Amino acid sequence: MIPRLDAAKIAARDPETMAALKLGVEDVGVLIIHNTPISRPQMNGVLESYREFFRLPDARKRVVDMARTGSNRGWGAAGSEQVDPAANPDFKQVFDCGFELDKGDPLRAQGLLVYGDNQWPDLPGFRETIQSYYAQALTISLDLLRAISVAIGEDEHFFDNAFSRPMALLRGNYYPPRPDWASDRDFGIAPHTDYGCLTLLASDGVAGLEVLGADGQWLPVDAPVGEFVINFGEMLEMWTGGWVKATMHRVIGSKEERISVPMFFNPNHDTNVAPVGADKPILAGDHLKKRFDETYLHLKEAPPG
Ligand SMILES: O=C(O)CCC(=O)C(=O)O
Ligand SMILES: [Fe+2]
Repeated sequence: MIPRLDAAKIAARDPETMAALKLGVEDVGVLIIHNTPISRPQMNGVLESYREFFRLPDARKRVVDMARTGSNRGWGAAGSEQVDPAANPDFKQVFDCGFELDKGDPLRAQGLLVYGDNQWPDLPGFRETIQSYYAQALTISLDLLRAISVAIGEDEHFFDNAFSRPMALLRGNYYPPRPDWASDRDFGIAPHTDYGCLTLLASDGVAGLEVLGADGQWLPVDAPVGEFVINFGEMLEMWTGGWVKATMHRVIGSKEERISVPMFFNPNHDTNVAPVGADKPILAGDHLKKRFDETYLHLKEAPPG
């Protein structure tokens, strides 16, 4: 059973809800939250903005193609990402945007790609809608991480310092209807775990997401517009010494097109996400860069020879 939790009750630290949260984090690896500050009409607006973008002719999307930059922000065409080396590149398209450092931020001087410039399409209202959602999704994600911290017996503010300049990435995924040519190695998004701490995932309500259960079975996870699926990422698994497991998930794709909107809640670049007491630090920025380099075709190293 996937716990479905009321965000207002989480915020109030309602004991029953906190127990269900703990179960969702430790045993199930996935949960659903509803009654967040993001209303259903707002979410519909966000979904519609992405829909409009993905409907643009490829020539207009190419203007913001991430493959033209060394970064990972903007449009990712179908086939631009391969999350599972055993599968073919995913047939989804994406649009990614991320955290913008203040003009005077000394981190800027380092030219880190994880804080690269956002690229915005020439589409009235798109940037405003997406950026305002980005800010709200950050707040909801941090609130949830604080509650998780409490639920697993840590201090509420254990993670706070790590999110002052988060490498948080907001993505719109567009899954066209599953193509006729698709084989069993072709996916909307192939099996993978997300790279960061947690993912706040919205969708247009079309089914498609599946999560791998402890029993080895793929379990469909559906949430209507206005509710969010939460799964956990590799950095949280490392940071908690394996207490929280990163959730394996995939989308095979169906006859219906589908849009989903994950907020990948990644910490500051310089965060040490190694377990407490580990002899070597693991920098969040290094882990993220490694995973991007492994999965984005335009960032992959050319094969030797
Ligand atoms: O579309 C979904 O429901 C999942 C998307 C996903 O797993 C991802 O973008 O990492
Ligand atoms: Fe994912």
